[in-house]
Amino acid sequence: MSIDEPTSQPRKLLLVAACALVDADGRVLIAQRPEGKQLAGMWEFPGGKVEAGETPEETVVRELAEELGIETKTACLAPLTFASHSYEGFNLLMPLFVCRRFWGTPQPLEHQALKWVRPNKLRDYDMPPADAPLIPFLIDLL
Ligand SMILES: Nc1nc2c([nH]c(=O)n2[C@H]2C[C@H](O)[C@@H](COP(=O)(O)OP(=O)(O)OP(=O)(O)O)O2)c(=O)[nH]1
Repeated sequence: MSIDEPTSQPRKLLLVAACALVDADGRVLIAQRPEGKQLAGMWEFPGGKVEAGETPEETVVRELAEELGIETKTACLAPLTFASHSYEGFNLLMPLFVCRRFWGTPQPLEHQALKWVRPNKLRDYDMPPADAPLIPFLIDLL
């Protein structure tokens, strides 16, 4: 095998934009993925796939409205870090934004449950493997 030869089939790159909503106490919102979906029952940061023509910030604003029923603006999103993880069948690239300014009370419109969690407690929750490297950035920030 030459050094240039790929070791596996090329996989699709999936761009997902996610957001750590932060409350006045410095807690972060996590949401439990619905039954029947990939990674069901795991706790994730709200967000979703970036659709054609959208910026990642626009995706977050749209997903927060759809998933949680809250309103925010792209100017209220600050980039924090990103996840890059190989799942079976695709590579996930997921920018993580932080949002402290939003209108409304988050409701679990598409998730099983929501929880406000201190960043140093996030490791107590079963999160997708891509998310583990994000936690230290939230601990440092908050
Ligand atoms: N929103 C979000 N997705 C995450 C996180 N960590 C992580 O690995 N993912 C993965 C799970 C999914 O493969 C993908 C998010 O896609 P999605 O939520 O829009 O789509 P889905 O799997 O619910 O499926 P679909 O029905 O919308 O197609 O990113 C996270 O913290 N937040």
